[in-house]
Amino acid sequence: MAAVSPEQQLAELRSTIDNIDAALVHMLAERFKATQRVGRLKAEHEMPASDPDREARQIARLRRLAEESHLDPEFAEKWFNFVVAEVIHHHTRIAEESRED
Ligand SMILES: O=C(O)C(=O)C[C@]1(C(=O)O)C=C[C@@H](O)C=C1
Repeated sequence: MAAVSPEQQLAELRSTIDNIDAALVHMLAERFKATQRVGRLKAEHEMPASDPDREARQIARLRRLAEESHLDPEFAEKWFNFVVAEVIHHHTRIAEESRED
């Protein structure tokens, strides 16, 4: 049986990466749909855009999960902070728009 060529191995690995990247985009889209609803709820009830206690709890949880999954916990925390910064930006914009109405 002929050995699988490096090009074929690379193509197969890239096909797996393609599926994972697609799943990540879909999951992020769902997460942002949920956080947009949180943003509207917070704006309606004049709640602060950010919740540092919630973030700290979630970071501790995600770091634990990352360690269990052999993912660098620093990377997990950086990823979370990157996403949350964007969410807070959205929340702030929603609150500003609701005050203008
Ligand atoms: O849970 C909230 O209160 C949110 O607004 C969502 C979220 C998040 O994206 O996880 C974003 C901002 C807060 O500081 C905490 C968490």
